[in-house]
Amino acid sequence: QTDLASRMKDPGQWPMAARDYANTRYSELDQINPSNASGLRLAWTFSVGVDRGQEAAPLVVDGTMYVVSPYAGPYPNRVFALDATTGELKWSYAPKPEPAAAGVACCDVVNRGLAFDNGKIFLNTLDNHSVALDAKTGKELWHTKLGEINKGETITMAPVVVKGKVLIGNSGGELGVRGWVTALDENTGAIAWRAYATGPDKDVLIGEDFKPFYDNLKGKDLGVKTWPADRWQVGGGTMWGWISYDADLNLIYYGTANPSPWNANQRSGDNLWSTTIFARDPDNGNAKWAYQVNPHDLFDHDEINENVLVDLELNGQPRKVLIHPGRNGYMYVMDRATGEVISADAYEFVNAYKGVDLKTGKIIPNEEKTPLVGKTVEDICPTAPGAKDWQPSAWSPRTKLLYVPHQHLCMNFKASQVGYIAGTPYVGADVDMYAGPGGHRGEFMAWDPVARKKVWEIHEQLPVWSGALVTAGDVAFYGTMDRLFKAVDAKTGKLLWQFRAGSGFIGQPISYRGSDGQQYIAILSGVGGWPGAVANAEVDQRVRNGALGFAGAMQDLPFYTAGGSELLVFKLGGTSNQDGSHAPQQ
Ligand SMILES: O=C(O)c1cc(C(=O)O)c2c(n1)C(=O)C(=O)c1cc(C(=O)O)[nH]c1-2
Ligand SMILES: [Ca+2]
Repeated sequence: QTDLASRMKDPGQWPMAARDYANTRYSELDQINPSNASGLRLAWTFSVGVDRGQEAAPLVVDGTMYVVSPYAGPYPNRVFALDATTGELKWSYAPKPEPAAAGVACCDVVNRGLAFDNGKIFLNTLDNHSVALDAKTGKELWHTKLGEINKGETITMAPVVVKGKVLIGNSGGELGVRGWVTALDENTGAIAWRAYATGPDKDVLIGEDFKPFYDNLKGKDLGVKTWPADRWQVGGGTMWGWISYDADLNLIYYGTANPSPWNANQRSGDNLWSTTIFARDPDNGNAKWAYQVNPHDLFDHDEINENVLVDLELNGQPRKVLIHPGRNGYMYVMDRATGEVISADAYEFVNAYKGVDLKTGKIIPNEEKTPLVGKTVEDICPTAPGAKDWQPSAWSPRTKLLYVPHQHLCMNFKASQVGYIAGTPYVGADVDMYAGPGGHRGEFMAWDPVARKKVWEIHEQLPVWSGALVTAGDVAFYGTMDRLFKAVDAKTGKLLWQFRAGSGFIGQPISYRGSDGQQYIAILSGVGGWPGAVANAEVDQRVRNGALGFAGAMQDLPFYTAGGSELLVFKLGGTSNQDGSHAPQQ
């Protein structure tokens, strides 16, 4: 049992961004419940010193909270260790930056969080370094360079540690970066294996026992032959999302991003293995199975979204499944041992596709919505950021519901021919987005994967771009881009409490137990990321160009992102004094 696994077993801690390997974001703490949640008040706050998109999940390990700032300001990607109960600063660490990285990031200079194992904190920097720190002192133990900024490569995802290996993926699908996932030895930083998404299958590390569940994926060198000559080299399929792990099956799960460029006319074929869910052996990287969600993707439908591992009873049979809320608008329930699609149902308004054929596993395109070069195709739903982007869902084993923050947008899409120049946008599309049917732009919903339907939904005026949290007190938490952090009844969706912050929320809420025995809730506020990039005047023009079309989606709204980034920590009754040692007793 690793250090990390023992911390996962303690309900008072939050030792990885998704809390556990199944990626549930479920806290067993139950002090806060629907009858007392209205009593939540600030316990303490902290500024990471950078007013840009705050997407990081704080970690809480052995009473210490670890947070990381976006890649901007004098100390980009700075790591802070704070007393989780009082907010007192223990140490901070500032990596040596390569400032050019900010210019190539597609979707703001975000970082989704740190990782922990065996007394170490692991940091990914936007400029492609993986760094290990001593969790007690902040001293740097090793660092390894993993990618090239001048090729447009960056890293924004939170690393995940499995069996002593730090797993990391790259970003840059909007710049023609060839996607990979890399495993590093947690003690030395040495590269143990690297699996590319596109290109020769030997590089993809297709194992001896690789069995594509569906016939249409059988064959040799698919990562090459499903592309026009050599285009796989600039073909995207990056991995900037979530990794889950099933210890019994010894498999990790993750999805790859869009093929490059967005203009699908320039890349005939299925473009394997972009937009693909992979199951791999964490020891050597060999693929056990792979399922391409969107063959020959037309709309930038990256499928890096979370794969939540749950055991369900389906038609009287116990099944080990993964639930993947697809960017394409379908909720996939898959057998995680074989890659079989058990069900795939639209959870949003979808007209870009006609459904998923469960016999072949293939999505059915809607010819009427196929983008054309030089001509605008109107009213395509969902949009390029999809029915849901990276913002992670939460699963409650009590309610057996998945709590999903997501978008409700449609778009007009015009494709155009684009040339590849290393380190510059390689997109070839003009996108104009607007509110979906009904006029709202975001939703927070509860989904029942057995009944295959929505149980309740809450409409929000802006896309819901924060992560979700659900607790054993049957309270679900999420934040909105118009600055509200909300607690709702997990069974009914009824609003229990809300807090108006200085900036909006695209961060990930967490819960832990303080040294005073109380349940705490923490989240970073501060809008940026792709949606915020448009509205944030500080953001580089190239980023704005890459942040296609959100200006339309946000038009005429009281949408304001400058300033106000803050780590907010709440508990029942709060703390009248910033020094927790003088906190009033409950
Ligand atoms: O293909 C890629 O490599 C890539 C990377 C990222 C990123 O690293 O933030 C985003 C996207 N794509 C993307 O398509 C997207 O919608 C997106 C939103 C955000 C964000 O932080 O809000 N990042 C990204
Ligand atoms: Ca992308």
